[in-house]
Amino acid sequence: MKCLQARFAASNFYTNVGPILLCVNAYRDVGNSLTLNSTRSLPLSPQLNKVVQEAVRQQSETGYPQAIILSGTSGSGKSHASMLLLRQLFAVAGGGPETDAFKHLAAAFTVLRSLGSAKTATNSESSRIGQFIEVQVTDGALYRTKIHCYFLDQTRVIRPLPGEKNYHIFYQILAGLSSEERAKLNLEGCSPSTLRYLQHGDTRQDVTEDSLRFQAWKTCLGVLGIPFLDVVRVLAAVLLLGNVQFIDGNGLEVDVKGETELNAVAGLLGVSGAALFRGLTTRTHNARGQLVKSVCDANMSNMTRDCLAKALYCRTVATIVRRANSLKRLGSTLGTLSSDSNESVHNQAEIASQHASTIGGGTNAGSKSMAALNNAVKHATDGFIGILDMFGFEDPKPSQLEHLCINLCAETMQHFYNTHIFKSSIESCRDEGINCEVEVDYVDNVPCIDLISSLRTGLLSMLDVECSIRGTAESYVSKMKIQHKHNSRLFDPKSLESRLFGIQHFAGRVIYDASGFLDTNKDVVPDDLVAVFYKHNCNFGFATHLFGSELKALYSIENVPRGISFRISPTSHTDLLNGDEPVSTLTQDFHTRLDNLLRTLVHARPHFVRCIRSNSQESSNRFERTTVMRQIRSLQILETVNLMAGGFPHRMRFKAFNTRYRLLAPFPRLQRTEEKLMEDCNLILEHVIELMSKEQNVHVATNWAIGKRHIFLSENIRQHLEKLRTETRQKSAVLIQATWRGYRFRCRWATIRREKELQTSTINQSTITRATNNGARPRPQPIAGTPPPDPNEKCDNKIIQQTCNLFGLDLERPPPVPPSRSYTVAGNTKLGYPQTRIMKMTYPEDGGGDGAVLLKGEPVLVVGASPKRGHLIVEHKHYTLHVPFQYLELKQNVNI
Ligand SMILES: Nc1ncnc2c1ncn2[C@@H]1O[C@H](COP(=O)(O)OP(=O)(O)OP(=O)(O)O)[C@@H](O)[C@H]1O
Repeated sequence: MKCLQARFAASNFYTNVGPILLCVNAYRDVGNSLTLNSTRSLPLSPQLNKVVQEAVRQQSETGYPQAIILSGTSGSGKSHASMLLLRQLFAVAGGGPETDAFKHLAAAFTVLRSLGSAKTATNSESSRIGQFIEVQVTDGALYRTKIHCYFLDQTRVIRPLPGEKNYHIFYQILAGLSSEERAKLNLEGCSPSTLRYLQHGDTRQDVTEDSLRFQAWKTCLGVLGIPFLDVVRVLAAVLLLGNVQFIDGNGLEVDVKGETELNAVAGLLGVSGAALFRGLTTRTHNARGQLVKSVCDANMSNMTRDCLAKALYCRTVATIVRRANSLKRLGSTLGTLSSDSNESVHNQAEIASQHASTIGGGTNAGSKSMAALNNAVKHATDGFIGILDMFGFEDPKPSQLEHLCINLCAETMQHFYNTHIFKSSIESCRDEGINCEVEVDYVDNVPCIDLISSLRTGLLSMLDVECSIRGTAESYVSKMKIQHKHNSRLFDPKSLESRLFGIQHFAGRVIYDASGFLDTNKDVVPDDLVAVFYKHNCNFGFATHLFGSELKALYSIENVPRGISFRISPTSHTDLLNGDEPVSTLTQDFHTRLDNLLRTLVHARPHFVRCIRSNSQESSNRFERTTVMRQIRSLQILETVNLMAGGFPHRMRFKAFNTRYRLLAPFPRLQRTEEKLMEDCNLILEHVIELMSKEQNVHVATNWAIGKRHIFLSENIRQHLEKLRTETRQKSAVLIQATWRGYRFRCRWATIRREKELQTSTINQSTITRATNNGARPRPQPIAGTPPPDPNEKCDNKIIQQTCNLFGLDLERPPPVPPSRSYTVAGNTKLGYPQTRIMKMTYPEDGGGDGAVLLKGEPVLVVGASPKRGHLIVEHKHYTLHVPFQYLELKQNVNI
């Protein structure tokens, strides 16, 4: 804590605990819109840069997927850091911010940020959408990107909690549309305060900012190729639905307050007012095969209205995400922006997924199908670098079902960290008989995860049961209290309100109000309402598209509507259980998706970034000790420091250790055989320690231990090993380059002399040019230091292997190398052969013995592509040469 505070005062907001990075949010630029574009002007810290460099390095060295996992409470700066990391990832592997891929991704984030952020009690820019950004990198270059979104906060689209500004997009629409556009959408006269969904007022300054953000949002929709008007019509309908209210009338039917708005909503959604009214206020029931229609009361109709608003909102978000993921990148050589199907890895996994309350935890799935599933996930995610920015721990009052899911997600991420950092290192030390001086006493949060999500008795499973028997919030809470009466993680808030219960989470105690749990969990919309959007009744294609798979399932049989319900949120399946209930609930879906995410993560090498908010008021540069202390405790930072300082947090197989560090030992003393691996490891370490003791006079003898299968390293020795390795490699590289360049230069000496002679003939010309250039000398040519490729080499074996892995091809029979093209492409034009080109450099550089030499600056005739990769055929003075294309420059209007 003292260390963090001192660093904070010195404007050092990033601190490393071994390989784990702590970021303290200093709120230096509150109001930052947290989009990928907005980070372009921000400086990137060297520490964040190192995380990216390390992930890219490990990915390219091992081919193993990497995951940068951001965690911390709400408002700690996860989304901010994730955008900076992503920008840096593009700079390292993706060609930088001027590429099409970056622009598309930046547009997607601008659109999603507007749709998915809201002001909560703890964060004015809280992300209500969890994100896992998957960037596939092949050979150190970005190949494709994909955003996986986790959206579960539908309830608050229509019902903000006290102190919340609802989803920012609604404000932006109202502030950004011109009055003409508003009139067209029937939003004229609406202001945030007149719309029920936007009760929590804003200030004038917000309005200006909202309007600017709206323009950015609109432009970015265009970049993604999403029709602006389609989306805005749906969102305007959601807004207007907020002013529609059903009240019990005198007759059979309910009365409507805000009929004009209801008709406007119908108009925007392309259906008739009467059809929408009927869809919202009538229900079809199936009474033993007999279809009966009934009129809903006001309460039920209002609930259906809310369901419609939620369904429209989250289905629009899902459509935009799908669209952003299926964009092709035009005119770029780097590949496509996830050009394949919309089915994500997570969806593939969903098919067979079962609940697993903890990582690798017991599921009862057949081990064979599990292995197949894990393999499928592994292959599909090979080689990615992922950035995970999920929901942070929250404690709003009152806390609802969505917050229980959000906190389950935070618990799961905490458990992932515990398992990876503490549990696995302590257990492997024990298994391999290593005695560690430091006891790391971390808090395991498995009991809390089990309480919420264990298969039969977990709170979520009990909620599903309660939903299926049509129970009540009171009966649910009383059953859970009986079932878990000895569980110290569940506590009774001792309130008169029987629908409250409390959970002791890793980051604090939260009291939940179960009043809306059952309805939120069922998450259903009746078929009477869905049928309204069938293409024969609805002339707005986008609205029909939002309910596309439900309508297809509904109209595959006659008798529509027939008293069934569908899920409000888009799911990967529209199947129905018992003929009329969706097969899953909101929490089941979320839990399954979380499990699948974990399965992806356990195959990846994690890099942890732990975010900490510096104060609870979002004030700039204020370090609040109690707020920071609470987070240090819950994130178990002290335990991490202990482990890094005195334990063995790193372990490596003997072979891997040898391969990586054998360059540090005296070469002749290494045995270099499989049987003597352990001896070699010892030798390397002893030699390194000897070096270190000589250099720095430090005692590091206890910093490593040899186990049965692994070598265990402290953080201290790992850092030293890495430092020495980098230094040795650098020195060796310089030596190799110097020797090679010397040799090449000596070989080229004869040619250089001839070049000089050629230059003498144009010496007068150059003197004139130099004079007009104010004496500036021409730039010296770089020395070509790379040896020419082996003439027999057709295609690099590594490339063949990677291509086969990527596309699942048979390595025994790799695809044929594509034939050379009969043309070249310059700008956007195809140029056929023969072509005239100018020699950029002399070829061959060493003079070529007795054969032909093409001198720098000479025009030559290129007659076609050479069968030798990367070469062109040049005919020059009766000679035919195969010249690497980089020696030749394309010039138009040159005569030989
Ligand atoms: N390093 C930073 N420097 C300056 N401002 C920051 C930094 N990190 C975050 N902020 C600001 O703090 C606010 C909260 O950050 P952010 O939304 O990233 O938190 P979060 O952890 O993602 O929260 P949630 O889980 O609620 O989405 C933002 O307005 C952001 O601009």
